[in-house]
Amino acid sequence: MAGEVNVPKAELHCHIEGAAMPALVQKIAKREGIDVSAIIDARGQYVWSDFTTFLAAYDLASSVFRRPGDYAQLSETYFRMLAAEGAIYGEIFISPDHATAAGLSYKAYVEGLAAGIERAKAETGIEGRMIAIGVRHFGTAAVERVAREVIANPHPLVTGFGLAGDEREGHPANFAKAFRMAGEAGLGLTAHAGEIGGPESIMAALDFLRVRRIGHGVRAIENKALVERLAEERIVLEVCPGSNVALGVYPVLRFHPVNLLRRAGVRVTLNSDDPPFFHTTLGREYAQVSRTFGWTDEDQRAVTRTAIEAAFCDRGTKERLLARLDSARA
Ligand SMILES: Nc1ncnc2[nH]cnc12
Ligand SMILES: [Zn+2]
Repeated sequence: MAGEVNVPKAELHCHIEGAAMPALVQKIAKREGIDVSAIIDARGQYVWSDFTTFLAAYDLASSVFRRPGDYAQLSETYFRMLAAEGAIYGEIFISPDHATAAGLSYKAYVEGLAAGIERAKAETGIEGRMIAIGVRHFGTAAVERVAREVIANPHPLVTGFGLAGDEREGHPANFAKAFRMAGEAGLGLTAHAGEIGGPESIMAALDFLRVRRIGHGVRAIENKALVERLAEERIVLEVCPGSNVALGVYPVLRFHPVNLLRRAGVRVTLNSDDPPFFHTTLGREYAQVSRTFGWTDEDQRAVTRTAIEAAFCDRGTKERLLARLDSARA
């Protein structure tokens, strides 16, 4: 049956602060004396109404995490939950700007998150990596600052660099230098594009940032030549269908282009983005997409294989993950 726990899964696109359950945010906010009633309602659910208010809610939720132990709890909880849904690998986006704003150093932030990832791995076997993101609407200087910080403080679990935030602000050319520095330092590169912006935003990310992975990228479907380019260049899309529907990019899942992109030969992966904000989980993404488009367990395994092949981790880890994927079929 579609969406079974026993189909091994892998995730490339989840913002760790965006994975915080509202109850955890409320608990830590209380300790810190921060009012989060504007973003969490009486039923304990996040409230927002569009992309702008979603980003503001995500910013406020992120701001409550102030101690390395908070971040360790956050990542451990998330990776344990992923593993319980059958995931064998996960990459989380981490946001050094949000940690700095909350008064934490980059090193303490990363060490906290890494401790949680290691604890979840020891309990469940799940592998985790981190991708440090610059926030597009914080501007060029802020994004370059993140790149420099990551390069100056290497950590074995921080293996990628990315760009998130408001796609309507700042042409990718503004971030070319940050991506060049990160790429030269050996980090894997990915950028959000084609989520809110159209095909031209994806083309600019490919041309100026030299990424081989795109966060979302689904609006490529509006340009046939771009779809062909993505397929030909073997670009991997970190597709987050539930997020796109929640944010109104598509009205319902059956109008989402993930199946058309896949049939056109584009390499797609499935991801949860900011799960509790969008009432989703990685398992739900696999299950709902499979049910809607008739994907078999084999189709789902192929998606997991794509994610592992495109993962920002070393060859040995990939081989072990692929062996786990294959052995789970037996
Ligand atoms: N879906 C999303 N798009 C852009 N930036 C984000 N930051 C957190 N979630 C995001
Ligand atoms: Zn995202």
